[in-house]
Amino acid sequence: MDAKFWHQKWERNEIGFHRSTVNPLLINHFNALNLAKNSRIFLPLCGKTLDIGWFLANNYRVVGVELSEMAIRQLFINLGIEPHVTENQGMWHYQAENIDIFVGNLFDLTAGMLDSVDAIYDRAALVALPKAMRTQYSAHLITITHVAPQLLICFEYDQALLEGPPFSISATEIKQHYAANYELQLLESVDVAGGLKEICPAKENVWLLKQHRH
Ligand SMILES: C[S@@+](CC[C@H](N)C(=O)[O-])C[C@H]1O[C@@H](n2cnc3c(N)ncnc32)[C@H](O)[C@@H]1O
Repeated sequence: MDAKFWHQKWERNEIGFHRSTVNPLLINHFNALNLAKNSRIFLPLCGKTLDIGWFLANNYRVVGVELSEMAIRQLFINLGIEPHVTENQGMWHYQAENIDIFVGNLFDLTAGMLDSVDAIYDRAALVALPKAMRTQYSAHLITITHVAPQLLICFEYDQALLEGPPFSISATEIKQHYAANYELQLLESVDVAGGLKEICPAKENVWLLKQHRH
């Protein structure tokens, strides 16, 4: 899944991952992070998700990163916000009140560019990446956010039945990526109605990742 793959998806409007409503799992479980209003939430691989509008409407600040500039233009149109666009270390930085979106590769985003975040919301980010990249992704996320707590939503299904993305992520794999830095709690596991891509029985798992107490 290189950059070209995702740019083509956006250009061809093959964006089955994009939900037409705010994710109910976000609404039901975001409180588990126990964050104060005005907290800054990082959405890696954010696309044009409506969840961003939900965060803003609920008085949180948002920072995202996304490869596709087409997606981010659509995001701001949908939000009805006119962004101020600048260049920052080779990435376009779309900015408005309470929102910063970097257009570029997550792996080029530094802790300095990201600035401080209070939590990570990973919906369809970890699952979007092939196995080798997921190890790199989780390590990079930990580094640039200084182990910010996470709400992580993952699919789990028989990978032999369907090619990713989205990929299946087992509890064992989540532990491999995150157990050294976080306490992991499975908040909910729900059946994907009608199956994943309408063919494959799958679960959608909601994980809470909190820093170990020292
Ligand atoms: C499966 S979609 C999920 C989008 C969004 N989180 C949502 O829930 O609708 C994955 C997104 O990640 C973007 N993407 C993939 N690899 C990326 C990378 N290395 N850096 C930044 N964005 C990336 C793709 O363009 C795509 O929009």
